[in-house]
Amino acid sequence: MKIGFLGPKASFTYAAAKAAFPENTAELIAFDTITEVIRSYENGSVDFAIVPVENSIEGSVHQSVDYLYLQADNIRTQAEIIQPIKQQLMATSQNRKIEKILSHPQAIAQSLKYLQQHFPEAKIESTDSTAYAARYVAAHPDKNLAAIAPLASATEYGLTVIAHDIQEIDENFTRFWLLGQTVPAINLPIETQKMTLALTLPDNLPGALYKTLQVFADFGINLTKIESRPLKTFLGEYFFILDAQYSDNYPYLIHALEKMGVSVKKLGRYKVYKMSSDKENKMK
Ligand SMILES: O=C(O)C(=O)C[C@]1(C(=O)O)C=C[C@@H](O)C=C1
Repeated sequence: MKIGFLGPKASFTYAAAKAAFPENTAELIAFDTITEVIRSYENGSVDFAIVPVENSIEGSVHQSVDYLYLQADNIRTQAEIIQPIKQQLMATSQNRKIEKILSHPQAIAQSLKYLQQHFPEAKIESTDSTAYAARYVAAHPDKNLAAIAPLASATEYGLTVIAHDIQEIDENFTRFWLLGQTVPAINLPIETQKMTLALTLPDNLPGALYKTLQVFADFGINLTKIESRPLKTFLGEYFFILDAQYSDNYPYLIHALEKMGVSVKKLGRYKVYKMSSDKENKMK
């Protein structure tokens, strides 16, 4: 079984993939960008793909969500994995002068307060993943660089952590979706069961959003998230992503929405699993 993930090894996505598929029979295949991870699944070169979708500090990972709604066809999320996220600042040695800090934009945003306070002069550069940043820093010991990445990246690429847990608040979590055709057996605690829909509302229907949400209320379905994203057509045109608690009324809900002229894309019905933190893992 092949699983595509946002690489390289020791990224947060790698940790989520490992937690879902710890067996040696699972072959984890690294891709450079989130789009490439999803495409690898679309073109059949992997059986499952795992991508980050939302962080509790920084919000949605737009590259994942936009691709799944606007470009992908018929891709379903089969499981969600929630990972506690701790960001570490790492360099080739403890007392290194730091002129530039590299990381994934989500990790930079989660750590921005720390960076502004402690490294106001440093240049900040985005990379495609945290682990890529760590690997790059390790490969350029002659430059005054640091990376923001998971603890596992420091070990993997031989870097020294110079500041621990620099994310804005301690309670920091990222949701990852596992895309696939079948529901895999995952040996992690289950938190809840959810469903995600992406909706485009009919034009010229006054109160369209209100009426759409009324349908959820009528079926007693509890929404857990609603977000609008640009349709990338014209200014002011949006689609909505809605997460809700799973309900057996799901087919009736979709039918009622479609009857109103709402275009519905099903992104998945899935169990939500929770990983334990690095610290909890070490104590086991
Ligand atoms: O760069 C990584 O390590 C990733 O797996 C990506 C990603 C993200 O896109 O949100 C995953 C978790 C963290 O929130 C930061 C970065």
